[in-house]
Amino acid sequence: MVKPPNLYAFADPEDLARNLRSFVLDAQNVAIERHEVFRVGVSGGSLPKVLAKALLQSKSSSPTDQVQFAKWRIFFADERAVPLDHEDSNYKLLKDELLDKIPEEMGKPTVFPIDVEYLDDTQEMADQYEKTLVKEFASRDSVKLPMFDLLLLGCGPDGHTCSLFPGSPLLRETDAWVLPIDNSPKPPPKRITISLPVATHGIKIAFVATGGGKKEIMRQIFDTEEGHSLPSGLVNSFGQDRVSWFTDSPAVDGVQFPSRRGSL
Ligand SMILES: O=C1O[C@H](COP(=O)(O)O)[C@@H](O)[C@H](O)[C@H]1O
Repeated sequence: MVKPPNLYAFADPEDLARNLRSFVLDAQNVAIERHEVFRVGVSGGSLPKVLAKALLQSKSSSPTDQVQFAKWRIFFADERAVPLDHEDSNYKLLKDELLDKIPEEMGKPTVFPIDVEYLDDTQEMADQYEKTLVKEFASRDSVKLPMFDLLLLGCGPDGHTCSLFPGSPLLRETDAWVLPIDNSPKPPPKRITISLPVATHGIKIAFVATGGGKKEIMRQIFDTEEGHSLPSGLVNSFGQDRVSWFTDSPAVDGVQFPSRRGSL
């Protein structure tokens, strides 16, 4: 039976941040209980700012509400082939918005950036990043796909997610875990991205999409047949109820698909 994704819409950024925090910490606590670490795949774009707001907000004393950054292993769902201090780098974005702001007492995550030695060869960069995932998730012979504890994804106004763009032949990839892109329709052109099978294999998959600029694409993804073949719609179709969308009211204005408001 097909189980639909969860669509949550919150009235204000504080409400969204609070609920995203509790969702992320649930995933963290289950993962640490299961295998002592929390393996997360993160995106760039608007996500790191919202994530920082969720994770760095004032702590409670509840043992289940503690961000255990020392046990976090952070990978990139997609990355641009630029130096790590370049304005277009998703690593730099995450560093500026979140990593550099983590207070010492919250611990330090282990972060896996791209190898900038391969900036001119995106195929090699993708292969090297895949090797990083293989090391983390055991050998490719024994693990068909890496299973992130949580994938934190964005959705562009054209429906792209990670660096998987609408109509791209990369959406048909069934074997590779990480793919090169040399002609991204959104600059910069050279990137790497996890493949669709990896993006849909997460134990939990959360999209964050906020603001009125996302309302048309949200309507397409959730309310139209064609929306199902957009990259973000494909994640919905394959991930089913392992997928949760964290949105605000302007982003879902006019969306018919039932959304839950207020709290998880
Ligand atoms: O280019 C990218 O865009 C997407 C979506 O960004 P957003 O600002 O519309 O949320 C992002 O998820 C991806 O990581 C990034 O490389």
